[in-house]
Amino acid sequence: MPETAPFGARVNRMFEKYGPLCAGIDPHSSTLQSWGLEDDPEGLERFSMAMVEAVAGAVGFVKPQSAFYERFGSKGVAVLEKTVAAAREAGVQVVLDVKRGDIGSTMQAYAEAYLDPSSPLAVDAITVSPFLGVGSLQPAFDLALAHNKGVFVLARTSNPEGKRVQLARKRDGQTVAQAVIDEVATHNGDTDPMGSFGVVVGATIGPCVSADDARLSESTYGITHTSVKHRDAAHDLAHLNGPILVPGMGAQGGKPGDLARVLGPARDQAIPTYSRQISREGPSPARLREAVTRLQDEVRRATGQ
Ligand SMILES: O=c1ccn([C@@H]2O[C@H](COP(=O)(O)O)[C@@H](O)[C@H]2O)c(=O)[nH]1
Repeated sequence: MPETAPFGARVNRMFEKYGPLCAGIDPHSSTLQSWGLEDDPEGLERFSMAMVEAVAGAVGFVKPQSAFYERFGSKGVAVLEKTVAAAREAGVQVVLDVKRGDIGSTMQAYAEAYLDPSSPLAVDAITVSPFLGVGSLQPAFDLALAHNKGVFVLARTSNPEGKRVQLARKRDGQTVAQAVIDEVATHNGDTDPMGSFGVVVGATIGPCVSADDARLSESTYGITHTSVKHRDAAHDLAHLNGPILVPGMGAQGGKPGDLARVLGPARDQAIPTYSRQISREGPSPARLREAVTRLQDEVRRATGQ
């Protein structure tokens, strides 16, 4: 069903209605096993439906990880389609973590697969990789704009290996991550309440603040950014005017308190996402619900939502 409001406006509505928490749906084989399920398409479906049922009404966002479905081929993708449909039916925004990126002509086909409302795998937003250049993602930006969808571009990922490429500096001294953030920001302009184009910034990285923001966050939040390590990692999200998907929470070590440290004043645009920390509470629906309610509370306080 076509969306009538832009994705950025829906994000804002979800922030107001539920808070910023995103529940990741990652059917690892070990998780299925710990839930007493077989590592097969049937186990995948039971896990996914139970997750959607447990979190609907408590979170505004879910983030299925496509890889865990793709490993079962067409049967797994069929389960992903059902999972997406169930979550959207329940009024939850679906951010598909699929990290696509290719030359423009192929990117057009990826965009049609996930952002065209007539596609069986249409979601609310997708993650994309800018390694072929942010400009190569233009077909996704165009289709998202046409159909009120969203796009999250990887900027500073939560894994330790990302730093080498993302913090590499261009000739003008700007980091690759900052260049990605700046280019995405141009697509949002001054859209109110925020644009539909976001970035991915892991909770596990160093502070994400410019010198000005650092001064602001020092005076506002009492955070200091004095070490060389932190200065090296500094980048600026103040002008993004779009949502920030923040993985790396929970199982990878990120904590609600890291949101202000990593995002500075842009923390109120954060969508903190937890996958294993939530699913490890299953299969008990009550424990899953209790976990998302508690995490929602924690990240609400940490982001000021
Ligand atoms: O920088 C990134 C980008 C994406 N991810 C994805 O998020 C989840 C994290 O799962 P946890 O169990 O909460 O660690 C997973 O699907 C990753 O592919 C990320 O971790 N970091």
